Amino acid sequence: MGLRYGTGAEVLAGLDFRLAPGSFYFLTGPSGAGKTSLLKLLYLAQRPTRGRLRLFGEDLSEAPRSALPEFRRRIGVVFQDFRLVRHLSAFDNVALPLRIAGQSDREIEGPVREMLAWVGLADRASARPPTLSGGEQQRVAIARAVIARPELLVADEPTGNVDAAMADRLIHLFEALNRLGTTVVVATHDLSLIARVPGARLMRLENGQLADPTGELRHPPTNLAAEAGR
Ligand SMILES: Nc1ncnc2c1ncn2[C@@H]1O[C@H](COP(=O)(O)OP(=O)(O)OP(=O)(O)O)[C@@H](O)[C@H]1O
Repeated sequence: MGLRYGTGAEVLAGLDFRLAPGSFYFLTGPSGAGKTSLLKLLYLAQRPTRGRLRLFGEDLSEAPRSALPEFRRRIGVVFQDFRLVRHLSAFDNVALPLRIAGQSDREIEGPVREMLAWVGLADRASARPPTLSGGEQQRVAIARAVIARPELLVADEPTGNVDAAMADRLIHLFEALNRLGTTVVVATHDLSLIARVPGARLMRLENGQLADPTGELRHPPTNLAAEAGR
């Protein structure tokens, strides 16, 4: 599978991998290696320009555009730039996926309050994104991505704007979701984050290719503490 933007060179080339359902992956690699681009393929914002992408058992490489929203609803995304809805409160941003799923205000209230409390924003529920700090916006974005228990969670540097203690809490949230069956893919440069999830698998991108000379990444190493300590 490959991806190019416009007429440029391929930014991702020769990708051939399979995510094991229910697994927890970290995606690492130097800046510009193509991590965000790979995540965009996974959350269906880009189609591969070469090869095939199967998700949820369907070949989505050539699926009509109109078919994609239904699949996107099964994916939680934490964007690098958060993409919160500016005119909605933190509460309403987090509630959005539940509203889209058809839940009533009464059903939504408790879970959204609980989620905001978990990410340390109980007292910021009515604040709008432009009045929140970068770290607070990032936590709203994470709460929104996980609240509806998606089948796939894709997160781009989700702890880039928070301190170590909060990063710990957030990674616990991802692990809890993963235990409920969600496949998790987290792109990060933060090796200490990687070391906190001993059962996670590692994918490393270098120059647009998964660094996979031996095929190891299709069956990635599970001992990340050792990887992170290198
Ligand atoms: N929309 C775009 N149009 C053209 N080129 C792009 C576009 N998005 C990314 N690229 C290029 O693709 C390559 C990979 O970028 P990408 O953002 O996927 O890397 P990354 O590994 O996520 O980097 P970082 O860690 O800095 O976020 C880069 O050379 C970048 O300039």
